Amino acid sequence: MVAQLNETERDAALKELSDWKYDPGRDAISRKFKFGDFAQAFAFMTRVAIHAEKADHHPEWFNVYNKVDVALTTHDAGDNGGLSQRDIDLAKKIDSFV
Ligand SMILES: C[C@H](O)[C@H](O)[C@H]1CNC2=NC(N)=NC(=O)C2=N1
Repeated sequence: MVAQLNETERDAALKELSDWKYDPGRDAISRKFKFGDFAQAFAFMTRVAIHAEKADHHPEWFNVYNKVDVALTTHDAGDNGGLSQRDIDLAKKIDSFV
C-alpha cells in the first residue's frame, strides 16, 4: 500500500507542476505534450519508459504521431488508487526531459 497524498500535500506539490492538470475524478494528474514529429515523441516516451521501469512506477499514456498525453496516478495508493509522491516525482522527472 502506498500513501495517498492528502489535499494539503497535493496542492503544495501541484504548485511545482504548473503544466500538469489535476483530475479530481481520478485523483490523477495529466499533461499533454507535442513534439516535432513521431520520432521525437517516441524518443521522449523511450526516456520516460526507461526511468519508469527503474522507478517501478509507470505512466498511463496515449500517443498519436507527435502528441503524447500522459496521466499519472498510483494504483497501489489508498483503497482504489490515487495520487502519491511517486506520481509527483515521476512528473518532475518527465518535465526534465522536455
Ligand atoms: C506491483 C505493482 O504493479 C508495482 O509495484 C508498481 C508498478 N508500477 C506502478 N505504476 C503506477 N502508476 N502505480 C502503481 O501502483 C504501480 N505499481
